[in-house]
Amino acid sequence: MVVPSPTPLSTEKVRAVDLPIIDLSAQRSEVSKLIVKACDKFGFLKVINHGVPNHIIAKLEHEGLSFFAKPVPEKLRAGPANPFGYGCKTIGLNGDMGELEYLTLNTNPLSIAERSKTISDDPSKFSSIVSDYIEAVRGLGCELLDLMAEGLLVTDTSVFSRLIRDVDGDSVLRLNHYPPVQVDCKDMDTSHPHDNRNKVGFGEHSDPQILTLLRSNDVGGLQISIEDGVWIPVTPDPNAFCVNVGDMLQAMTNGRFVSVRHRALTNSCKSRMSVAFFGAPSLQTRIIAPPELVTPNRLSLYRPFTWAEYKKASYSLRLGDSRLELFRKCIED
Ligand SMILES: C=C1C[C@]23C[C@@]1(O)CC[C@H]2[C@@]12CC[C@H](O)[C@@](C)(C(=O)O1)[C@H]2[C@@H]3C(=O)O
Ligand SMILES: O=C(O)CCC(=O)C(=O)O
Ligand SMILES: [Fe+2]
Repeated sequence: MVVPSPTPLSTEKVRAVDLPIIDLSAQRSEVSKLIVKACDKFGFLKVINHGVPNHIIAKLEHEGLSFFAKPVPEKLRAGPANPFGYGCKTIGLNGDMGELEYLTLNTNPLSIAERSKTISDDPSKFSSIVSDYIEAVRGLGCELLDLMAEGLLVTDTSVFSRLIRDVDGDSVLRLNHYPPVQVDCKDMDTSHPHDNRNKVGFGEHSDPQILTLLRSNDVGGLQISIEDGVWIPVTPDPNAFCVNVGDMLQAMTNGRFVSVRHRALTNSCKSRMSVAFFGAPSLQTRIIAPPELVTPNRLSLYRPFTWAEYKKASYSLRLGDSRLELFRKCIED
């Protein structure tokens, strides 16, 4: 069944909240405490002075914009997204739709080299720009995961980062392009002070992986939800990376960090492009919380499972489904 892209409900609340912005050049022990605090409270943070070189970001953005500016038949050569490649409006394999087009890439170098042939007229240049970006952002992701482990007082401080550093890792890079969408006046609720005059570009979901690092141009659209029906807009900041906890990190922290639900709205006059790196482990990795995070006061919440099992479950479900619930232990266990 194909579900039309929804317009945000007028009953939804939008709340302005100062989301944490963490300066990674500050003192390490302070930074790790702030990161843990942000993950405890929001499952989301922004980082600045992150060390990913601007030229690496700029080159990838240029490639992304050039690709999305191509005529449709050329873009379709890089599709369909099953799940990797170019996709337009359909999200996943189970009927979800959104007001966007995207390019999803597996981060394996061979896979990138192969895909690049259908994406760019200069595949080796495209491939090298994408690989440089992935290496830099993966490095930032590992650093953040080490800081989380330190802040959580886990003895093995590489317990999370080693999962996304693994050469056989299953990380994904995704470029999302949200063209401007004019909203019909009849859809608007002008009586509401925070009426969302925008359409849903990418519907509400949590990210299945360990950690997501996302950047966008200076057009807003990303919103997070830490309370049902209340949306917190994330102010765009091209100098920052938005970082969110994924389902696997929720499981590995035994539910202490929550994989935050989020969505992206379109803008009625400006086009938005976001680039997301989803750090994931290798398929056979078993997802188990380190011993420090399982205590008599916080019993083990999830049964052991592999990333392959979780990924299979994710792809069989709808975008907005709460998949991690399927892996919760029964009370009697
Ligand atoms: C509907 C779906 C799209 C998605 C796979 C899924 O079945 C459920 C999770 C979705 C998601 C969200 C985060 C990332 O954008 C993504 C690439 C991922 O790994 O999980 C997408 C999947 C997708 O678009 O293929
Ligand atoms: O474009 C955005 O800001 C969010 C995209 C997103 O959530 C995703 O690609 O999973
Ligand atoms: Fe997401």
